[in-house]
Amino acid sequence: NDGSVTASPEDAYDSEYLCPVSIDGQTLALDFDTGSADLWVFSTSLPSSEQKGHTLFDPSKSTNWKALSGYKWNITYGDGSGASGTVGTDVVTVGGTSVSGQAVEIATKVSSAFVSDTANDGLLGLAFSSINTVTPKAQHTFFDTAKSSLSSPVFTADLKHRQLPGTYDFGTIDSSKYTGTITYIDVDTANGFWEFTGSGYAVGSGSFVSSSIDAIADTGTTLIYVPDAVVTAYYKQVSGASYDSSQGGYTFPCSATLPNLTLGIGSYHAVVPGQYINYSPASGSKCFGGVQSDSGIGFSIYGDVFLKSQFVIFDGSSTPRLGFAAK
Ligand SMILES: CSC[C@H](NC(=O)[C@H](Cc1ccccc1)OC(=O)N1CCC(N)CC1)C(=O)N[C@@H](CC1CCCCC1)[C@@H](O)COc1ccncc1
Repeated sequence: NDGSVTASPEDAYDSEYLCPVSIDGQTLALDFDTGSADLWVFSTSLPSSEQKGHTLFDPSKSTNWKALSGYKWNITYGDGSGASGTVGTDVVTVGGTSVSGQAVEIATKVSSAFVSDTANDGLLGLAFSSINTVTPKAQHTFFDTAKSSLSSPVFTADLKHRQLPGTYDFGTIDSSKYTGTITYIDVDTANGFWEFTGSGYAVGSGSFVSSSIDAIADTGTTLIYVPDAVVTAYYKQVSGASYDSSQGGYTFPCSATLPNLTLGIGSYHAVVPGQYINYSPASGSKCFGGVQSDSGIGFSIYGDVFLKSQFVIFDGSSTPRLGFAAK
C-alpha cells in the first residue's frame, strides 16, 4: 500500500506545497503539514462566503462517509490562523496509499487567511497523533492509520525550489532521490512534533559554531526560524540587511548576494543555498529573508526553505527518528 504524491508549490515563492488527496473519490489540494496532526478540509458545511474559490468536500455525496456524532475539532496555528468543525471517517487516498476509517475533519468555520488562500483546500497533518485536536477522543493522522499497511513505517519529503513539483513518498525510501549517506537523528515526541536538537551552524564559508538548537522539522512552515545569535550572524554577512518592523522581519536589497547557511544535524552539515534565502520581494527594491528569528515561538522551526535543500526521512518506527541527506 506504498504511495507517492506530487507536492506542487502554491506560488512563485514556494510559500506552501499542495498535494492532491482523494476522499471517497472527491479530490482536494491539501497542505501536508508535519507541524500539526489534523486532517481537515473545506466543506459544503461552510458559510458560502467562506467557500469561494475552494474545492469543497461534500460528505452527503460520499458512500463511505460515517459521521462521528458529538465529535468536534478546533485548531489554531503558529501564524494565528485557525479552523474548526465536525468529524467523520471516510476512505482517504494519497498516491497509491489508501486507508479506510480515516478521521476527516469537516470545517464549519475557517479564519480569513484560509478563505483568501484559495489554492489550499485544507491540511493533512503529519505530526504525532498526540496533538490531534478532536474531542472527545483524539484521532489518528493519515500516516498513523496507514503505517501498518506500508512496507516500512516511514514517509519522505523531497520538496523542490522555485516552481518545481516535489514528492512525498509513503512506505519506501527512494535511493534515487538523494546522494551520499543518510544521517539519522533521534526525535523527541513529547510536544507532538518531529523535534530534534540541531548541533550548530555556519554562515557562508565561515567556521562552524557548535550550539544545541531545539528545532522541529515542519513542512507546513514556509521559512527558517532560528535563535537570534544565528540570525544576527547571518545578516551581518548581507550588506544592506536590516530588521524591518513594518515587514515583520529581516529584509535586504534584492540585488544582495546571500551566503549559504549550514545547519548541523549531528555530524552532518546540511547546506541551504544562499539563493533559497531570498524568499520574496518585500517592498520597493527590498526582499524578505527566508531566515528569521524564532523569538516568541518557543523552539526553532526548520521549515520549507531548509527542507527543500534536503531529502528528509520521517521514520515513524517504535523509536521515531529523522533522516537527512543531500540531493
Ligand atoms: C511560526 S509557525 C508559522 C507557520 N505559518 C507559516 O509558515 C505560513 C504558511 C502559509 C500560510 C498561508 C499561505 C502561505 C503560507 O507562512 C508564513 O507565516 N510566512 C510566509 C509568508 C511570509 N511573508 C511571512 C511568513 C504555521 O503556523 N505553520 C503551521 C501550518 C500552517 C498554518 C497556516 C496554513 C498553512 C499551514 C504548522 O506547521 C505549525 O503550527 C504551529 C507552530 C508553532 N506553534 C503552534 C502551531
